[in-house]
Amino acid sequence: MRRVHNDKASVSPGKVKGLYDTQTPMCPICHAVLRPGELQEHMEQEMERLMQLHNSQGPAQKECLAAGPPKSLFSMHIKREGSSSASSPRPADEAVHSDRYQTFLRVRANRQTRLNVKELCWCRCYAKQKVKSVHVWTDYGFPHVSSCPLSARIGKLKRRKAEEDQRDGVCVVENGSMLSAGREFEWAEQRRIQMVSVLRGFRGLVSSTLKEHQDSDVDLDVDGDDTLEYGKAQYTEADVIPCSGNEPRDAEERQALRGAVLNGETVSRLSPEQTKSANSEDPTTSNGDNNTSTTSPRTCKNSELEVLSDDPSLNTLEALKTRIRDLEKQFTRGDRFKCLICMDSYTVPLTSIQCWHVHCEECWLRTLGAKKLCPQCNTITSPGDLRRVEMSGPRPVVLSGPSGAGKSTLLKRLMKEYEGVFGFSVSHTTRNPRPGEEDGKGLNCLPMLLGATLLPVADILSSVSSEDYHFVTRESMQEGIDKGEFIENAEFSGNMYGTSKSSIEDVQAQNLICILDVDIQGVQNIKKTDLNPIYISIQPPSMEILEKRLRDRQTETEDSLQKRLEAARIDMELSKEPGVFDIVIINDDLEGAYEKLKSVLVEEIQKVQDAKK
Ligand SMILES: Nc1ncnc2c1ncn2[C@@H]1O[C@H](COP(=O)(O)OP(=O)(O)OP(=O)(O)O)[C@@H](O)[C@H]1O
Ligand SMILES: Nc1nc2c(ncn2[C@@H]2O[C@H](COP(=O)(O)O)[C@@H](O)[C@H]2O)c(=O)[nH]1
Repeated sequence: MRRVHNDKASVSPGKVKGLYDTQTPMCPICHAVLRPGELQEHMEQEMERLMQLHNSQGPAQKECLAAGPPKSLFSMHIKREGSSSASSPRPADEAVHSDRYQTFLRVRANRQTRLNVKELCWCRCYAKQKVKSVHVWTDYGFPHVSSCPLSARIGKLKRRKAEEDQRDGVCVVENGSMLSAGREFEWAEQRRIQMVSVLRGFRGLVSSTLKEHQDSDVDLDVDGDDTLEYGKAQYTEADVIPCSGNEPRDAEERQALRGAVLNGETVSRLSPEQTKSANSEDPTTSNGDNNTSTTSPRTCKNSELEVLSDDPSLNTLEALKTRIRDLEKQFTRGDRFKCLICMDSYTVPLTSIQCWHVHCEECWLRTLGAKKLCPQCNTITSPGDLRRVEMSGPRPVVLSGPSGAGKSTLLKRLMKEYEGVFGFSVSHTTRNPRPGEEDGKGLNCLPMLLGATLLPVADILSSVSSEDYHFVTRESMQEGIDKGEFIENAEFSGNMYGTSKSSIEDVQAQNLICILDVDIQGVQNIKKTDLNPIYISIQPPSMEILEKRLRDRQTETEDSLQKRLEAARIDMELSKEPGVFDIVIINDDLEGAYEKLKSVLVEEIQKVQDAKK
């Protein structure tokens, strides 16, 4: 054994990197630089030394070693190096094995360099505490690892047998070169084990999906089939928004904005569109690109998701549940979270099962179009890792159908029966107000009206029209559209109509079911957004009955009536297309139509009512 470098204490990470750079085969245990033919023999000696140490260890450590040497990078290496323990490799084999070993070293060194990490928790978040000495861990694993809820999933080591012996503690080979820490725990109804191996010379933790004992029943799920734990993948490469590469960029402003948000300020000087596109080309970290951040570097330990994990007994699921409850409370209070990437409110928040950071759908998909990394922590992320986050607020409802089909008639009944459950998204229109219609007054004002008057409810209901709008001029409406303030807009019967983002947010901030009354163009446009509503079409029994109802309502001129009937024909055709609506209700008998409408909404109604308890 020729030890060129054996002064372990003096091996700095920089030096180790230097050694890798030269591609010299090196023992990962003692860092001796070896000639290719020496590897097998050297490794056997290391093994022997390990076993000797085992005999001089206490019972806990012995148990760890009893099932044979852990199959760490180290043991994998041994397996590769020697085809048989009895005979030495032939010279030709030696060259091959040496090549493989060098490849292994290169890959490992590259990985380490890529991650730019000295202390890397196996959950891939940066351990907060700098590791001074490996000996401080002999008590119970690593402080960060044991308290980090994210670490619960990353190892992906699943035990099949519940009766598998508990190895709740640390297996340490002092004096020797390798430490491993194992802790078994229950998570998501699965028994799991955390394992971390430490190779001296790295002065830190090496993230390793460590396959445990050779003959144990442990499955190593390296391919990351997360279906069992997190359900089927919801996104694929096809969903990724390709990076256009020529959008305006302003890294400094972006960084400053992110910094502001991270520090609790929510002011955005860019429009959502600007920020979305500005961020899309550079999905580097919001926690700073490690070196460039003006804010203190964020780790997953001090990110929002981690705050809950002070109590190590909280498992990941509980921590996440608590987090969601907190978010819901804040959501109900009205102070909604902003997506760190676009600085806009979340509509469809997605989380990655790799790092659990949450961004809106578009931001994730844009980011992954540029780099397959989480924009917040740089964890490698593929579209298949993304999952929708149910904020468990009620889903909005889009009510559509020809003018005169009976949408507002049904809505009024619904809001009367379920007071405080629904909120109407007040649209903008350029049409003139009808008699009795007031500007900006929607049905969501009903509770205020009830509180402020002694009139019977029925009288108030008849005085409140669900069709009240923000009545605006074409110019101001167009200006709002140009600024990106509308989620959808359409031209109907010679007038502009549109749903502003804030009209939906106002209702959702109160945790009410947001109702949107839009024409078929509105439906088509909303389908392009990430609002994810329930789509309901109210249809008249026939064109003749529709015409009669519209005439009887006495709100239209002959000209506008004809326009509406023309639009109704198109609407009735399109509503028959499969997949456009979740349900089509024929409003023949009002009672029957109302019961159907209620039955579709019962789940969402329940959500709101439960939240009020
Ligand atoms: N099932 C029904 N049977 C008879 N008349 C009905 C029925 N449903 C609604 N109506 C009447 O039809 C007319 C149109 O209804 P409503 O105003 O609710 O339609 P709408 O779909 O909201 O129209 P718009 O889109 O133009 O606002 C009203 O006068 C209403 O009283
Ligand atoms: N696309 C949108 N359509 C809307 C919106 N608000 C109402 N409407 C639809 O317009 C017609 C006519 O309404 P009316 O009040 O003039 O009778 C009707 O079909 C509504 O559903 C909107 O914001 N966007």
